[in-house]
Amino acid sequence: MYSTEPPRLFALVPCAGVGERAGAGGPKQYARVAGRSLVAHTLAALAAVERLSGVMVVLSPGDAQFEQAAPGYTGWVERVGGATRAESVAQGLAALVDHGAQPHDWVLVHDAARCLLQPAWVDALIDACQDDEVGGLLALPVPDTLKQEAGGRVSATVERAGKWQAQTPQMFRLGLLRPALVQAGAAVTDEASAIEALGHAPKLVRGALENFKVTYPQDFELAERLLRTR
Ligand SMILES: Nc1ccn([C@@H]2O[C@H](COP(=O)(O)OP(=O)(O)OP(=O)(O)O)[C@@H](O)[C@H]2O)c(=O)n1
Ligand SMILES: C[C@](O)(CO)[C@H](O)COP(=O)(O)O
Repeated sequence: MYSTEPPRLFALVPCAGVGERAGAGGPKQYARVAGRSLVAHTLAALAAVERLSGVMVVLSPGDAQFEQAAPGYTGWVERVGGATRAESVAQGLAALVDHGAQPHDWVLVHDAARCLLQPAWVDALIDACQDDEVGGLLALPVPDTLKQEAGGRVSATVERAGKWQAQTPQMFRLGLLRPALVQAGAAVTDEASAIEALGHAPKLVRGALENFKVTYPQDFELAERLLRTR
């Protein structure tokens, strides 16, 4: 189905969010923790993954902060971000094609806001997925009892067995992910969902608790403490 040329691996970093829940007074990916911006930490981790052939960052069209926030970054930058994460990723994939990426190449999509990424976790994902038909994602089994909420109260206890929290990177072939995202639409919250909607079963690769997404105000302090003690 795919070319016999060895596939390359590209990282795609959606970095076009507004960070509403973080309340940082601007896009959270440019907030500083442990001496540099979130996105600079993220890109440093990806730069240390030797098997990546390239890294592309997707920014909002009007972004004027990235270059200052990520000094020294020499990868691709595309100001093609959309209104949702899925749109930003879809636009980034189109830009990757313009840069010569082929359908059989792998794309590892990683949130700019998951700034605690470690190269070893990316390598583990690549090792687990590079010979797989579908691809997969870092994720963690849910360790706590799960509650369904209604109006600030528990309306049900949800079965947690077999449930995992999706993280990033999420690694799929460009030729599978691109049409999957087109079909899934702008509201899909991760790449795996789009792949699942086509009837595939992405591989779950155990991630790390530390690989959390900075989302709420208190997450910055936790990220700061963890990064400073590495
Ligand atoms: N339109 C969007 C929305 C999100 N992202 C990126 O996707 C990642 C995960 O998104 P999320 O944590 O939801 O970030 P925000 O959309 O910035 O946050 P919020 O939903 O609180 O506004 C982030 O690196 C963010 O910059 C993006 O590239 N384009
Ligand atoms: C892709 C993701 O980080 C996996 O957990 C998550 O789905 C992003 O969700 P958000 O709605 O952009 O916060």
